[in-house]
Amino acid sequence: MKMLIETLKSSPVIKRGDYHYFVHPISDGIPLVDPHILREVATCIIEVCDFEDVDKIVTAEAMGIPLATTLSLYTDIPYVIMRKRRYNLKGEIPVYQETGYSKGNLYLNGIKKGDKVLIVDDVISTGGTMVAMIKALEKAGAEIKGIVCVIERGKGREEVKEKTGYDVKTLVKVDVVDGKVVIL
Ligand SMILES: O=P(O)(O)OC[C@H]1O[C@H](OP(=O)(O)OP(=O)(O)O)[C@H](O)[C@@H]1O
Ligand code: HPA
Repeated sequence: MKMLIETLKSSPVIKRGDYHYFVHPISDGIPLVDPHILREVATCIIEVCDFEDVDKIVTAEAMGIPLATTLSLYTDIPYVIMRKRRYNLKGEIPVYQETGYSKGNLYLNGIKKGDKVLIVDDVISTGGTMVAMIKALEKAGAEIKGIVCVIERGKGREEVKEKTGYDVKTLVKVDVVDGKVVIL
C-alpha cells in the first residue's frame, strides 16, 4: 500500500460546505491516475476479499467505477454500477444517498434475487452511501458476500455495522487534520 499511503499524505484538501474533502486519484480521478496505484489497490483488495463465491461486483457512481472495472478484469467477475440517475428499467430500485457534503438518489439495476455480490467503493466516510447500497441490494434479494472500501475516514464503518450488521473491510484509515491528510 506504499503508493496509496504516500500519495494520500500529499493530497490537497478542499472545503465542500463544512466538509474538509481530500482530493486523490483513487477517490477523484485527479490530478492523474497512475496505473501502478490502481494495480496496487486492486491487488490488495483481491488479497483481503474472498471472490470465490461472488457472481457480481457492485459499486456506486462515480469513483467506484475504475475500481470495479479493474477488479472485474482481474477476476473475470462482471460488475454493475449503482447510477445517480434513473433509467426506469423494470425492477429498478431507487435509494436515497446522503454523504457528508451531498444528497441524492442511487438507482440499482441488474441484480436479481439470490445474486452473490461483493460491494466495492473508493471511500467510506459517513457511511451514508454504503448503507444506501446495502438497503438497495437487500431489497433486490442479493446475498452480500463482502464489502470493501479503499479509504476509510470518520465513523462510517461503525455506522454501517450498527445500521446493517455488515462488516466493511478497508485498506487504509485517514483523518483530515488542519487541512492535511493524516494516516491513522
Ligand atoms: O461514506 P459517505 O459519506 O457516503 O462517503 C463516501 C462516498 O462519497 C463519495 O461519493 P460521491 O457521492 O461524492 O460521488 P463521486 O464518486 O462521484 O465522488 C465516495 O465515492 C463514496 O461513494
Ligand atoms: O474527503 C473525501 N475525498 C474524496 N472522496 C470522499 N468521499 C467521501 N469523503 C471524501
